[in-house]
Amino acid sequence: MTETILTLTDVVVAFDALRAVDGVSLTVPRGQRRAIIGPNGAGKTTLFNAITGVIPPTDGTIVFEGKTITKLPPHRRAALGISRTFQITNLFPTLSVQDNMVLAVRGLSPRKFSLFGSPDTNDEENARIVKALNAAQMHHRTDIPVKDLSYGEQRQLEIALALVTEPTTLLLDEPAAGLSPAERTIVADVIKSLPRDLTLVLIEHDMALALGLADFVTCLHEGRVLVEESPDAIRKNQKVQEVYLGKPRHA
Ligand SMILES: Nc1ncnc2c1ncn2[C@@H]1O[C@H](COP(=O)(O)OP(=O)(O)OP(=O)(O)O)[C@@H](O)[C@H]1O
Repeated sequence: MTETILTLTDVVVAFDALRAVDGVSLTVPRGQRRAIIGPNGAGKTTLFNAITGVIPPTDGTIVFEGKTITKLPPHRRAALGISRTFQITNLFPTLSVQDNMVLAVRGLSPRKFSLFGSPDTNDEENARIVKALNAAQMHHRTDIPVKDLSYGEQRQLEIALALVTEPTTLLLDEPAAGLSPAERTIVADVIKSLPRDLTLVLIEHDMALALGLADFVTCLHEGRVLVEESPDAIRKNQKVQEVYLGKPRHA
């Protein structure tokens, strides 16, 4: 019944002899909230980079919205409806929240941005900015310079920036990394409140947070899919607990 939006088939990403992603296949239905979890070094970030186009896979295929995107650069994937947040903040610290949004809505890079350029945005751009700031619960902070935002608010702004292109699929790269417990709660609430028709793929080291946000979970271990099941089943899964706790292997 549910249509597939993203399919990975036998994806391999090798760094010389190391297969950081070692034959991963997964299918994400449209509108699903998928968490990708796994212990340190499991291959989560590398898999994420393969999906976003930062690192082309060594082998395998990635299909999005029926199109093979395996070798497409990130901006071509963005044009098809994939947007992402970054683990390392990617904001202009001295500019206001609104000005950061204006740059994002125009798809400008720092080099192209001119302080002397026209600051005017058209109605359609303004509407997208307002919608994205509302979704990220940052609409009350538009005039504040980014450097005066809390770290949690900066993560919220990252989400707003990713939403302004009106993606169908949002990839969240450790959205709560480095946040205080109070900030994590707010960011988790923002993510929970996103439109249900937006497909989410979330990489998160914190299992409790990931399981609270996801409909379905893929656990990676040593570059492979260890298990894929519901958050409830993952919580009880012995194999998942063992890889997280680093249970010593028996000879
Ligand atoms: N550019 C690279 N060159 C060489 N090896 C790499 C590179 N990027 C990642 N690796 C290796 O690939 C493996 C998977 O790393 P990756 O960062 O994808 O794991 P992860 O699950 O995201 O881990 P973490 O939770 O610690 O971020 C690790 O052994 C890592 O050292």
